[in-house]
Amino acid sequence: MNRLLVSPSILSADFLNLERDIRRLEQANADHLHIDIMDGVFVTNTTWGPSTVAAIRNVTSLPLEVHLMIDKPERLIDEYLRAGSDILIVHPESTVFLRKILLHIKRQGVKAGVAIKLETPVETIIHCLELVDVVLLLTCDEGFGGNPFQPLAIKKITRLDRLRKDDNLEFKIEVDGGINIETGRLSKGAGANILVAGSYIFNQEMSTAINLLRNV
Ligand SMILES: O=C(CO)[C@H](O)[C@H](O)COP(=O)(O)O
Ligand SMILES: [Co+2]
Repeated sequence: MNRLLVSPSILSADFLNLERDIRRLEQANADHLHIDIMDGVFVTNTTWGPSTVAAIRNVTSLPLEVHLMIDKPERLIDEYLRAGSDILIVHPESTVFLRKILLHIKRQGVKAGVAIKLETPVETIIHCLELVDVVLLLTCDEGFGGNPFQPLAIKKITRLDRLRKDDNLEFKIEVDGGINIETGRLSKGAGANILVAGSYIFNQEMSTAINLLRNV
C-alpha cells in the first residue's frame, strides 16, 4: 500500500481568508484539500456551493476532494464536476441513485467516492465497492469540525479492509472526524490510507501537524 495521505479539511479554515489558508496548506505540503459541502438538510450545518469549489479550483492545483453532505446530490453532481472536483464523494443515506451517480462521476474521468455516517453499517455500500476509488468513513458525528472520534469506527475500518482484501479491490480507505495523532495511528493500524483532519491541523503549526499525521 502507498504512503499515508493527509487531507486537511478547510471546514476549520478562516472562511474570510480561504485563499490565505489554502496557501498555508500548500506550503505545509498537504496532499489534498478536503471540502465539506453541507446544505443544512442532510446535516444541520451549512457551508459552500459549487461556485466556491470553482473559485478554489482557480487558486490551487492541489487535488480537490469534495465531500457532498447534501440531500439528493444527483441534482448538483454536474455542477460539482464542472467546478473542477478531482474526487467527488457521495453518501448513500442522501440518495436512492447511488450507483448511477458513481458511474456518472467515473464516466467524466473524475474519481468517485462513497461516504457513510458513523451509524451506517459498512454492509450498506458493499454493492458499490468495486466502483469506487475511495471509501470515506465518518469517524465522528457528522456536520461540524471538532467532534470527537468514536472508537466504534475502528471496527468499521477493519471490516472494510477485510472486504477489500477478500475481493482484491483497490479503493482507498479515508477516515474523517476527530483525527489526531492517536486516532490517526489507530485508524492506520486498522487499514486507513487517507486521514482527513480539520481542527488538529488548524489548531497548531500546520506543517508540523501534517508531518506528524503522515508519520503516525
Ligand atoms: O466531514 C466533516 C464533518 O462532518 C469534516 O471533514 C470533519 O469534521 C473534519 O473536522 P475535524 O478534523 O475537526 O473533526
Ligand atoms: Co468531511
